[in-house]
Amino acid sequence: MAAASASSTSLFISKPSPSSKLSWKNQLPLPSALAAISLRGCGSNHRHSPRLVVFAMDAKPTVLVAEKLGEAGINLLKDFANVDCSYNLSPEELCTKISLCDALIVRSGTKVTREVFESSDGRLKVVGRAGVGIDNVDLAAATEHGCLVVNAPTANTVAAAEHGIALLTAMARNVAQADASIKAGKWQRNKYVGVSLVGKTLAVMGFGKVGSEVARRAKGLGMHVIAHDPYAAADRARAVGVDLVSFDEAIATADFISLHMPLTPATSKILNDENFAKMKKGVRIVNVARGGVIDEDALVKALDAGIVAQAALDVFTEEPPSKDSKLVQHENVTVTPHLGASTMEAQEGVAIEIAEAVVGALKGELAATAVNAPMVPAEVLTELKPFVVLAEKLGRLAVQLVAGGSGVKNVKVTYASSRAPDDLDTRVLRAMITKGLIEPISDVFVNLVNADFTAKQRGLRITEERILLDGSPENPLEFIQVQIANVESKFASAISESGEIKMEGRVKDGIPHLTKVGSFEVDVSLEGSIILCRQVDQPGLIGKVGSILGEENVNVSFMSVGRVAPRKHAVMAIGVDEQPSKESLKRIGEISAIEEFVYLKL
Ligand SMILES: NC(=O)C1=CN([C@@H]2O[C@H](COP(=O)(O)OP(=O)(O)OC[C@H]3O[C@@H](n4cnc5c(N)ncnc54)[C@H](O)[C@@H]3O)[C@@H](O)[C@H]2O)C=CC1
Ligand SMILES: O=C(O)C(=O)COP(=O)(O)O
Repeated sequence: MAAASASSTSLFISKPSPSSKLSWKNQLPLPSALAAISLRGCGSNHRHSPRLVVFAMDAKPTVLVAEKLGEAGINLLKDFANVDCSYNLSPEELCTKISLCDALIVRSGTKVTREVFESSDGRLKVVGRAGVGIDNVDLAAATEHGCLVVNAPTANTVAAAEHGIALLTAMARNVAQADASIKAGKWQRNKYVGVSLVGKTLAVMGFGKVGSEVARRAKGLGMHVIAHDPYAAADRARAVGVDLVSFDEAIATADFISLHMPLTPATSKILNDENFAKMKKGVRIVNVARGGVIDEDALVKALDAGIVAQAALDVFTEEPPSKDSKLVQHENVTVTPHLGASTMEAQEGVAIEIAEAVVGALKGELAATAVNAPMVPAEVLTELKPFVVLAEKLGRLAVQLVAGGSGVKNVKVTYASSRAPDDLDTRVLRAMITKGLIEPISDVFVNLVNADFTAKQRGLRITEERILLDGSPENPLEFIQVQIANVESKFASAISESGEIKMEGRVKDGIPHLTKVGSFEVDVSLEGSIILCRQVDQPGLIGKVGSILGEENVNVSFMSVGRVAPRKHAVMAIGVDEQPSKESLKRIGEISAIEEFVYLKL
């Protein structure tokens, strides 16, 4: 045993099915919860990822498609679900319909507000955003309601980049204005003299998927391209011949600025009075990202003052913008009605991408594009599967040992492994422990998506510690330990020397086992339920307990005694397949050598 390090990560949990038939209503089935753990960049392969749990369904789920979606996507959805295509719903109509839907698919035109999640009354399990930007979905509300949000982040990248370039070139050569003029019967060759792009500096703000494609195309037009993106890797930019620069340098040196960052609190109105004042006089601006990244009133002022010579905008703070919007009507502004993603090819791709993601999430497959859940590769999840079960059961057992009235606030989880911490992703395990801890003491609906929020809301603090063991890293984990601090236990023997309730488990031949209770070593497979007894170690006791259970046909699956020394105190762990009656439990408690006992449901 060499090193231990503490960390805490965010995670999510799910509620188990009450029976083998998992209901669509009121809870996200375990596989759907696991679907929240996703594979970044696995593309369509995620359809073939191993399924974690196969479950039966009573009825087809219902998917509400609230905005126009490509035919191919609709057909994919129809193979699996009842599909309700209802476009142009008012917010009230959406709220009414949503309580009958398991999934909702939108584009940028529908606001998926907190009211939508509240109105769904727990039925809505997945929101699919058929595109990139999820600024129209209240992610916090989705997470709080345990609703997975998935998007389609790749299929419209090229379309958006091409539209950015279309706006850039059209703006530089006054294409839209000249077109309108000629259609109005004029022939104004001198009025519409443009500017050249070659040799000019383009600042790409946001060097992500769209931004980098715009940069590559602009290089092809002979432009000098710089980019600002606080999170982008400089070598990725250099590979396309682009220098990453600071925000101020980008806006101060650019002849053209093209916006490609998401709308977030940090980017909201990032182009404002103060920043327009730093720009080169005569700068030209393209926005195919989100209207909200520009302070539109400030842009009008900058246009009027000649700081900004022209702007080409595909997106607006309010969509559609009002008819008399000064910005839209400005003669130096070219506008399109949020057409960035609107090519035949992109819409076909987006529809398939989102339909696969939504169906996959509803089925319980791994979601490739989960927005509000942790990302864990499928192979990692497959490997961790028995430990996932162990983790949840340890949490369930530990919390049931807490005496009434002691609030559970601090839980420490220890993972002992020969793998380096970087090689062991414990987020799912922590999620499952959290699930186990919260479920038996709560009636709130928790799943992988909202567990973190739920734990936080309940003031439950979970810290993680890794113990690095010597040995072969083939097995991902040796043991998991769950300790609950500052509580009293209804089974005093579960309290370790250091004063916490302690449960430790291992996976043996793929089956989770409880291997330590407090300071007592036991070995019982975690398959039915468990009776823990502390007794004075003596001959014949195991037989006595066994025969009480046998009399009412309760099958003992496992029995193990952990003792400090022969004929001293011992803890007996008995695995039972059926729930013993109260009468049998009472009789066990009455055996004179038994000092305390507890029945724990798994
Ligand atoms: N007009 C349209 O129809 C379409 C618009 N979009 C929008 O384009 C934007 C970019 O999309 P993608 O490239 O696919 O997303 P992406 O996530 O691949 O790229 C966004 C980039 O912005 C960067 N970023 C974040 N905060 C930043 C900041 N403060 N300053 C500079 N960069 C920052 C990120 O690091 C990331 O590299 C999104 O807002 C998206 O909604 C995307 C597709 C179509
Ligand atoms: O994907 C995006 O972020 C877009 O802005 C595209 O929006 P749309 O799906 O065309 O309403």
